[in-house]
Amino acid sequence: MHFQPPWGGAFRLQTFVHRTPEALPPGTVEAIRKAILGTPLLGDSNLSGQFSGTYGFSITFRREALPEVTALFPDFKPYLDAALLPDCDTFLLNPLLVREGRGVGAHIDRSLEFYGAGIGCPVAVSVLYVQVPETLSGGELRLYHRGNRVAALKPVPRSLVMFRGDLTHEVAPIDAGALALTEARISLVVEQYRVPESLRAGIPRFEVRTRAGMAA
Ligand SMILES: O=C(O)CCC(=O)C(=O)O
Ligand SMILES: [Fe+2]
Repeated sequence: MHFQPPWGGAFRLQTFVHRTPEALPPGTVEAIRKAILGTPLLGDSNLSGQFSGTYGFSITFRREALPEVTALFPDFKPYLDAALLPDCDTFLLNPLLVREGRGVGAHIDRSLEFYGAGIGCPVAVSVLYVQVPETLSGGELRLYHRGNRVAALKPVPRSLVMFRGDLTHEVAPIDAGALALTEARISLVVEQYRVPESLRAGIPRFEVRTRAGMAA
């Protein structure tokens, strides 16, 4: 499956978000879930303060390093094949695990600013919902444009959401239904960037980062 975002290269259309239900087969998503829960890279989130109390790790990679990513996580390949936009050259992949009592505060994804100011926000952000407990209450993804809420999406297992990278967004706190880490709301997020040549030097080809530091 190749997904073209409906807003194309320039942000002409007022389309903020696109959702594909059942984007990947159940077995594929189950394999992704097991890979995330099984990796020793999983730990307290290394992302910004809004992510405190959540779990994950991140992989920064340039498109040329995609084989390294899929060598480390072969189960992620069908997702990356489906989600990566042909126009983008640099990506930040992060599993996100959120448990009861937690959410993610309002933010714009700018994770590549870690490597240098001026890189700014991604073109688009893709989110695959890998695990959503049936009893989950809360945890919706809310998107804002210029202070106005433009979408509030309940996480649906196996759905793929793609939204414009300049949108502020938050994950509403989970009120009930994800006590253990193995029962968490799990999403696999890819920030997709087009980085100008002049800013590329500081960005690694491939780098795994955890809260503890650089892992590869
Ligand atoms: O899981 C979601 O719905 C969105 C996660 C998110 O905003 C992020 O990882 O930056
Ligand atoms: Fe985000």
